[in-house]
Amino acid sequence: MQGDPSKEAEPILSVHDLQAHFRTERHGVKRAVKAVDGISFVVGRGEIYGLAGESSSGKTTLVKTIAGAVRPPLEVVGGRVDFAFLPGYGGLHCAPEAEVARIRWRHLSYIMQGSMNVLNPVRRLRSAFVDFAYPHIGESRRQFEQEVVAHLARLKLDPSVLEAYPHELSGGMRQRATIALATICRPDVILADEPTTALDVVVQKEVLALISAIRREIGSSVLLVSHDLGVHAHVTDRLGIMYAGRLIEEAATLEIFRHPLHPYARHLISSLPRIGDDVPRKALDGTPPNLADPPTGCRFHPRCPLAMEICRHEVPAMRENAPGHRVACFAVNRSGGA
Ligand SMILES: Nc1ncnc2c1ncn2[C@@H]1O[C@H](COP(=O)(O)OP(=O)(O)OP(=O)(O)O)[C@@H](O)[C@H]1O
Repeated sequence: MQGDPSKEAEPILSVHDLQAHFRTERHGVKRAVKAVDGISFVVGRGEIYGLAGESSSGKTTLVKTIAGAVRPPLEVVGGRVDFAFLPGYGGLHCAPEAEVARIRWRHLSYIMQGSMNVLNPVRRLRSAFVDFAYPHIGESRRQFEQEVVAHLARLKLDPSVLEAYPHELSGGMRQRATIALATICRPDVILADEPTTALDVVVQKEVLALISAIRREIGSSVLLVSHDLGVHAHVTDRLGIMYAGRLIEEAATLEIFRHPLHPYARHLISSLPRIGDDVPRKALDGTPPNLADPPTGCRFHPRCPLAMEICRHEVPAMRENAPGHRVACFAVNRSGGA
């Protein structure tokens, strides 16, 4: 590895106290959906960091904000996002357009939910590669074409896919093509939002193996969003669990599977099906909160078996309970995580 070792140890992405709300108005009544509310974490170089949490916990909004895809009614109301390759702006949403164009695909790529969102349905795949990647590669068109074909082969795609329209490919092939597009410029960071959700189990495994291989080969860091803990168990190094717009626990993925601390994380892990174990799983009481009017204090307190008086009034901070294991829970942090 080349370069300044202190720089290599710096995180590639740091998110600090990020708050992104949807501000809406209906019949003259204004409301703010607090989809991302005070989230802080870092992603190291070459690391695959997972984000888990149930539907509507704010995962997609967090990734969109990090990607700079902030359009009304979404607004960043506080905090910052720092990339090692984009110092000083506090996030892509604050950077000038020229900087954003310089960074997209080359330093940062974003695999959105549903591969059709990136691929233009009325243009052949070749156009997508030329439009997105060619300006960054800085080679002759012929060399560029050769590089694209070699990269497709790495992802087990035949060069003929370049002549195809997106709807002519299977879901798995489309997702591979999207990953090829997102990785051809060897970006420092890949944001992947539910990259396997619409795929069958076999293709899902292939796509996850691909993401691991890409990380190994080109050294990219990956922020991978999935509601499916099985996906995280397969590929992520560290895992952050979100609940109602906040990060409530973070640790090495294996550590969370073995020793979940937050009552919500414990519930998620204990609900996972295990072969041969037919003990009925207990559902969590209550429903996820309305993020336009979330509970005061800890947002999980109305459903929490350990809730205490303080949980109703004060927001628990993320604290390191054991080395590398952070959790936001008064009950757990007071008892030392037992
Ligand atoms: N355009 C919008 N206007 C208002 N509220 C929105 C909008 N988009 C999302 N939300 C709300 O923001 C909250 C977080 O949604 P988000 O899609 O980020 O969650 P998620 O964890 O990614 O869920 P899923 O896994 O279902 O995509 C939800 O309460 C959702 O209803």
